[in-house]
Order: sequence, then C-alpha cells, then structure tokens
Amino acid sequence: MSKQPHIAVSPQQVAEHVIVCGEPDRVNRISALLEQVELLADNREFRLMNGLYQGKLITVCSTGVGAPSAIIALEELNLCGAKYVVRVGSAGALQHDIALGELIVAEAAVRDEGGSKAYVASEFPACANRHLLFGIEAYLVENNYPAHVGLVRSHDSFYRDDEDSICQLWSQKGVLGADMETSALLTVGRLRGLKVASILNNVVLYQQDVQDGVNQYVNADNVMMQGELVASRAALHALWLQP
Ligand SMILES: O=P(O)(O)O[C@H]1O[C@H](CO)[C@@H](O)[C@H]1O
Ligand SMILES: O=c1cc[nH]c(=O)[nH]1
Repeated sequence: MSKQPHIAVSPQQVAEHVIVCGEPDRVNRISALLEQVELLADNREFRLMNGLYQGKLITVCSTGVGAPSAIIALEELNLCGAKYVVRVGSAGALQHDIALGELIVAEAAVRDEGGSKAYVASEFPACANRHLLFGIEAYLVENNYPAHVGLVRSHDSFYRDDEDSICQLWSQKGVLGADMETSALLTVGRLRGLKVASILNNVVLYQQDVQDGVNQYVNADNVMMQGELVASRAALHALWLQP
C-alpha cells in the first residue's frame, strides 16, 4: 500500500503501538523519551516519529485540534497496522479539585463532538480499553503520581456563547475534564477494533479563562510540562505492557 494521504506514511513505517497527541511539537517532546528516534513525516497537522521504548517500537503522531483530524489520523494509522493507541492530550478541568498539571485518565467520554456521530449514534458508548487503562494506572500508582480517573467530555468548541452553562452541567454530572478528541478516538477506535485509551494533562482550572490556561501551557509553564511528561511516561509504559 502506498503512502496515506494525510499522515504521509506507508504501512511498513507505523508501529502497532502508537501515541497520539494534538500538538505537533509534543511529538518531539514525547519522542525525546525514546531511543533511535526517526522523523517519518511532517504533513499538515500530522507529525510522525518512530523510536524505541525499552526495545519496543513506538510511533508518535500528532492529530491537530478536534475530532475530524483526529479521526483521519486514527483511520490512516489503522490502515497502516496500528493496534494500540494512547492519546496524551491536554484538557480543561470541570472540577475544582483538579490542579494545573494534574492528570485525568478517561475511563469513558461524553460524545459531545460531531466526528464520531458521523459513524454511529451517540447512544454508542465511548469507553477506553481496560488493558491500557490498567497499564496507565499501574505506572501512576507505582510512581506515586495521583491522578483523577473517570469521565471526560469531548466537544467541538470552547468559544460557544453558552460555554459556561455547558461546563456547569457536565461538572454537576461528575465529569472531570474536557478535551476535543478523546470520545472520537475511543468510539471510532472501538468500531475499527483498535485498543484505545486517553490520558489528559489539566491546563485550565475549572472556571478559569480557557485562553489564559492554554496560553500558559503554550508558554511552557513548569507544572503543566511536568504533567505532560508524566502522562507521556504512563502512556509509554501502558503500550510497552501490551503484546
Ligand atoms: O493539547 P491537545 O492534545 O491538542 O488537546 C487539547 O488542546 C486543544 C485545544 O487547545 C484541543 O485539541 C484539546 O483537545
Ligand atoms: O478547557 C479546555 C482546555 C483545553 N482543551 C479543551 O478542550 N478545553
């Protein structure tokens, strides 16, 4: 099979074990934890690198912002032979007790984005793979990093006029945080037979201005960079445990 049109790699280049993230530069930071790193492609929002983690080949791929481009990446990674996919993302908290740089592990996600609904009605659940979840939690417990484990919500815009009331609603239902890709990856991944999980680094306090939060993260605020590093290590460990 020839090169995929968006991720710009061919099947022989992609590992069965994959980390995805929104931001292309995060691919470089995650790949810094790998050995023998190779840049595979850098096309649109999709940057892909390969490297070894304790001897296991890992592909790291950025997916851009939002469900549509994340789904394109996931579909093309699947066509290239990916089997296990962990998202290392960022999120905004929906609970007051989640500090900046603390991690949210998604057991399941509210499907408030349009991408996955193009595949299947929203009654279909968006659940993480339990083996990957086990691996993520095992790493965090062993290394003494407390995390918030539960529900997240994925959405298509945080600039809506009714954003505050939407966040309040899901917060009251116990949802921990919001991102834009987790539910699409869990849903489409499940439909395609992929094993998928998502671990999110909190970059916006609940009821903080989203622009301020994301800007601080972009400006490499230490606490949030530490959260990203721990999330990356937990994802690598979970992938490494899989066959
Ligand atoms: O940091 P990433 O992985 O891109 O995740 C979050 O950040 C972006 C919004 O700022 C969205 O993609 C959202 O899901
Ligand atoms: O509040 C936030 C921050 C990052 N990403 C989101 O989707 N929401």
